[in-house]
Amino acid sequence: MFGNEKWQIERVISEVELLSKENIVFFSDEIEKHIIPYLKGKDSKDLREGKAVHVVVYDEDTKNSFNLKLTFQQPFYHLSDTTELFEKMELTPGQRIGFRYEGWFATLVVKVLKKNELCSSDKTVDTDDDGYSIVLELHGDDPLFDKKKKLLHDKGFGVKKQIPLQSSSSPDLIKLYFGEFDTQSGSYSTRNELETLNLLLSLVESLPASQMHEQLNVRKDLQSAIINKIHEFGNQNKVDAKIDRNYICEKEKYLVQWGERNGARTKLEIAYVEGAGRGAIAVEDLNIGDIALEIPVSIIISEELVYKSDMYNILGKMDGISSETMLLLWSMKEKHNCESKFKNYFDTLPEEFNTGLSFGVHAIMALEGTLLLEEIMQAKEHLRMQYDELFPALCNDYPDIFPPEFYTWEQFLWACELWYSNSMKVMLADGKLRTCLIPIAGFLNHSLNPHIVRYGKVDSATNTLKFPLSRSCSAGEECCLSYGNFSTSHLITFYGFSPQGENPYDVIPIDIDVGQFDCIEDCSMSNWTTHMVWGTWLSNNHNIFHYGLPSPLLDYLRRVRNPMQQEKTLVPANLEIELEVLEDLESTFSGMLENLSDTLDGENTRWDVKLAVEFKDLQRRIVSSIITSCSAGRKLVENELSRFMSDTL
Ligand SMILES: C[S@@+](CC[C@H](N)C(=O)[O-])C[C@H]1O[C@@H](n2cnc3c(N)ncnc32)[C@H](O)[C@@H]1O
Repeated sequence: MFGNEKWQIERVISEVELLSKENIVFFSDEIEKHIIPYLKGKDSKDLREGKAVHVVVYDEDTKNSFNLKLTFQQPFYHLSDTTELFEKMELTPGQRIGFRYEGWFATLVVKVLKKNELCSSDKTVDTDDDGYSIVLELHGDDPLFDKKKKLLHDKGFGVKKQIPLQSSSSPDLIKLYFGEFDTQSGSYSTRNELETLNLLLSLVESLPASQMHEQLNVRKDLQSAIINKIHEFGNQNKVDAKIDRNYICEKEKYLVQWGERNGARTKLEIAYVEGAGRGAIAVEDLNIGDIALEIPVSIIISEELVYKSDMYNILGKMDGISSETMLLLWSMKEKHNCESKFKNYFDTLPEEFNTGLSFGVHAIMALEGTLLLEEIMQAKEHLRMQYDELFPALCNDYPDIFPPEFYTWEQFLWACELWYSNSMKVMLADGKLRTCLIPIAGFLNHSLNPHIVRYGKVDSATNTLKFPLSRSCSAGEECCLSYGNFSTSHLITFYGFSPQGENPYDVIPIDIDVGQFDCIEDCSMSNWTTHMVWGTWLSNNHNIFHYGLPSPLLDYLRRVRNPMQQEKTLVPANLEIELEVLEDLESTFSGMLENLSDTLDGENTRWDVKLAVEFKDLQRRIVSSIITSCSAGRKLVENELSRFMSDTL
């Protein structure tokens, strides 16, 4: 029954894998009897710190004992205290535990590798056995397998990493697997954490009932541990929105009533939120899993509407026109149609969207020296080209279908802003992903600490799109979505706002021209390479060789100077290289800071100038933090060097 073959669980159940009842070993009495009591008796600090836990598992059939070592790392990366979860998860050999890092997904497999190393002792702890390993594996079913494989390869990893467990020197698994990414980001995305915890919660809830587990309340305890963690997260990152009750949302109310007549259900009311326009406020306390909003497919604006319209006879015959562009053109005309089914929806849309695409000349000038300037100019140029390809030709050829007064450049830009800032990607019943406008849901604002993260797939049983809560929302609180993992520059360009709080997606890209260094002749590197740097306050390692800066960048610059350098040891030759690298980075970023000069127009209160100034301040803050870290790093290195000198004297 506890045969070791059964320990090798190969079947992939889901992203985060808890073994199901079919993989019976997970629930085996033997594991309950031998591992869990041991783990429960363990000092929680030991587990948290990622030390290996050595247990002996006894097999009643063969009367043999297996030495087993488990290394407790933080599989839900960045969660500060997973011990509680772990104790209740009953880790078993063969169990896979998924963990996420910024959209990455890896699986940690607890595996017994040497079955022949049986020992007859009945002791419960063995610290000397080296026969077991933990295997980290990128799963073959992963839709992004090839991309992740390449990325791993670039970082010097394979898709599978077997890590022998050795007592005191057991390696830090997370660092081994994600070392390159881990170094700088002490910060994390609340959205990703929330999504992972919710995924875990749904998996725990879907575990088949087991009498033994019910008795032990294991499932219940695990559920409440996860829920507590979710609450903790929500509270840590809370940003209170101010709601202006004086603003009467009449049209919005009509839209909600129209939606409800058509089958929509909502636990949200629309109100004016300071700094964010309209927003959706919870009318009652909402808990994790509650559906805040449910929209029937019949009131979703999707490409089907174009196919039914007279425009399709013309647009359908055009080469290379996307369904998104057709829908955009459809919406430009439909908003003027008094008989439109969606009149209530169009009535609630603002006259101006105020995204980066509408920045005026002062705001553009204020962005000088930033990449946002380029992003906005490029996006606008692209739209202008698209417009010129379609108009005035369509209006000239088919004035009845495309009345020229509806298809001016200004109206085209308005529609682009509408679609960029209000559309959502939805998987409809046919399984295809479509860009849609969703009445009522379009009032949900974005947050870096959102309540709703899992949405976008039509429930085929009800033919509705549901917005369930991933963390609770109290009555009267604004209920927010995550629009996605976007940088502030993207949010300004396409949505017209800069989010409150620390956005972990804000990076400064730097292009390095290897040619500027004295690279040795056979240097195999290409001439240009791009790296991303975060604000160094997000990093938790400011020690020598790290400095709060990204390791891939530092390693690259080291390799350019000395392709043979392998070890980061405190020897003068390495320290000299460290100094050079830091000096170069400091001078690169100091140049960048000079270009990000103070914005002249302090008096200007136009929305776009304010946003541009805010963005530039953010850029300056990031660049300054990098310069400060380089300079602090240089001091660290110089101290080491002078210690070396005085030792050798
Ligand atoms: C889908 S709509 C949300 C409803 C919108 N507030 C309204 O009044 O129509 C997206 C727009 O809302 C605003 N918005 C969303 N989240 C925001 C936030 N966190 N801060 C400020 N504005 C936000 C931006 O103008 C964005 O383009």
